[in-house]
Parts: sequence; C-alpha cells; structure tokens
Amino acid sequence: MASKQVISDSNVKERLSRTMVGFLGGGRMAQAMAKGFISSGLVRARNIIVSDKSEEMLDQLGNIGVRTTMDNREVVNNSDLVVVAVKPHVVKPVLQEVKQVVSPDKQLFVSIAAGVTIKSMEQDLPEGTRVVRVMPNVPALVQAGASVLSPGTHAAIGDAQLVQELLKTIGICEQGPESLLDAVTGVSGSGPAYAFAAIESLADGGVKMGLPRQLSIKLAAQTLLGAAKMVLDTGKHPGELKDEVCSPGGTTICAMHTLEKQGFRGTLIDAVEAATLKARELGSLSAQKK
Ligand SMILES: NC(=O)C1=CN([C@@H]2O[C@H](COP(=O)(O)OP(=O)(O)OC[C@H]3O[C@@H](n4cnc5c(N)ncnc54)[C@H](O)[C@@H]3O)[C@@H](O)[C@H]2O)C=CC1
Ligand SMILES: O=C(O)[C@@H]1CCC=N1
Repeated sequence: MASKQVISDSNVKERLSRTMVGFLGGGRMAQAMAKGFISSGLVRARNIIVSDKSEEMLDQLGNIGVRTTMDNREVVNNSDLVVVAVKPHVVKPVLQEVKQVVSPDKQLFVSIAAGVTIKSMEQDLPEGTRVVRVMPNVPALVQAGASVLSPGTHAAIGDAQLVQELLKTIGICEQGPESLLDAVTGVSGSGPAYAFAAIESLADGGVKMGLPRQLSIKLAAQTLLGAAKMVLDTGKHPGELKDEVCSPGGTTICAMHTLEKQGFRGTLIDAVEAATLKARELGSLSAQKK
C-alpha cells in the first residue's frame, strides 16, 4: 500500500503538471472537466487522453487538443490518473474491460459516477488499486465547479491531495466522508440544473412583464451569480442577506410571500431529497450487477 504521507502544495502542483490524465467516457462532464483543466494551465492538453464509443464525442474532444481513442485500455495504459466518466450503469462493464491492464502501483482511479460506491469500484479493480470517489458539477467548464471527494481504502493522503489540487483548478473542492456524497449529488452535482431552470423562469417572468428576452436572461443569470458571490464572500447567512433585500412594505417581501405560498423552499428541499435518493438507488443497482 502507498504510504499515507502528506506532501507539500508545491510538490502536489509539480506532480500534477507531470500527471497523465485519462478519461473513460468523453461526454458532457468529461469535456467540462478536461476543458477546465486545460484552461487552468496546470494540465496540458497533450497530457490528457480520452476514450469514448461515440465518434461524435471524440471529434468534439479532438477539437480541444486532447488525445482520443475508442480503446478504454489505451487510456488506462497511458494514464497515471484515470477519471471514470461513464454513466453509473456502465462503470462495472468498463472496469471489467480495463482490469487486466491496471497496475495498482501506477494508476489512481477517480470516479465521478453518481451513486457508484468506492467498495464496488474497489471490487471491480485489482486488489490494492487506489480509488478516489468525487462528485463534481458542470460549472467546472468555467472554473466555477463545486466538488467533494472521498478517498478509498487504498488511497494515500497524497492521492487525495493530488485530486483535490486538480479539482481546485476548476472550482472549489472539499473532502468528506463517502456517506455524504449522495447528498452532495442532490445539492451541487444536480444543482446547476435547478439553477438553470430558475434563471430561465426568472427570465420568463421578465419577458411576461415586458423585458426583451436576452436582457431578461442576462439580468436573471447575473442576479444568481451576484447573490451566490455575496453568500460566499460575506460569509453571512443567506436568510440575513434575503432580509436585507426585503424593504418593509416594499416589492421583495410581496414576491417572497408569493414564493412561500407556492412552496418554493419545500419544493427545493424535495428536489434535493429526490436526487439524493436516486443517487443511492443508482449505487445499490450498480453494486448488485454481476
Ligand atoms: N452531467 C453532469 O452534470 C454530471 C455528471 N456526473 C457523472 O458523470 C458521469 C458522466 O455523465 P455525463 O458526462 O453527463 O454523461 P454523458 O452521457 O454525456 O457521457 C458519458 C459518455 O460515455 C460514453 N460511453 C458509453 N459507454 C462507453 C464505454 N463502454 N466506454 C467508453 N465510453 C463510453 C458515451 O458515449 C458518452 O459520451 C455519470 O456517471 C454522471 O453520474 C457527475 C456530476 C455531474
Ligand atoms: O443527473 C445525473 O444523474 C448526473 C449526476 C449529477 C448530475 N448529473
């Protein structure tokens, strides 16, 4: 087993600049991450290799300068860090396909698949393989992602540090116990979709009240961005910030009353719960598959 030593930040960055990063599956999330890594400048496009079964996906990836292949084993053979970026139900067959060429001393496996547990990954890979499970999100594309990672049984502290440093190039990255990852999926993994729907709906409201569509979308998006930035930068509770917008007898409190009557908060809480439970279900389905 690799030694559980903490390594300095500069060593991690230096190791990262030499790391060959592979992606098994080159769809939306792999493309967002690969483009984010390249834009950060810490990972060179020529140090990234991606496999996919779809030529269309490989063409899209070729356009950003990374190496592409249809052969998953070629990715593993040429990578130090392998991101498993296929859909959850495809993880097991893909790991079975590449297992023969994995050397536990060489490759570190990083799964981003919703629900798929560290235990099932470790069972599908050779004994002693270092695994880190991550839940990232799609704003990785614009270096505004949010990720949480959990190291597997054989991962060294240096491995978790390396993955954290890599993910910090595309946003924030926290470490936490694996038991939290399905709820992380419910909040931030799936969360961009809720935010996009919110932006679209706010913009529809603006259009209903006479704003041009493009202006309305821009205002709605900037409003979510600005509000999010205030929460992160001020450290104030979101409820306090909400109160600061609500003037007594003013416009906002009337809007808040409407939102509360329609179950706005309860609906968001239900949405996070639904996504979390679905992630758990995906995990138990993938564990059952032979
Ligand atoms: N889309 C998102 O916002 C997020 C997705 N994830 C996770 O990332 C993973 C990928 O999701 P997406 O990128 O959205 O899916 P996607 O469908 O866009 O990408 C998956 C890719 O895998 C390819 N593929 C299928 N079978 C394959 C095989 N046997 N070998 C190699 N490639 C194969 C497909 O052609 C496709 O391009 C999932 O496990 C998902 O849970 C995690 C966080 C956010
Ligand atoms: O919808 C999904 O299953 C994936 C996982 C998190 C975001 N997208």
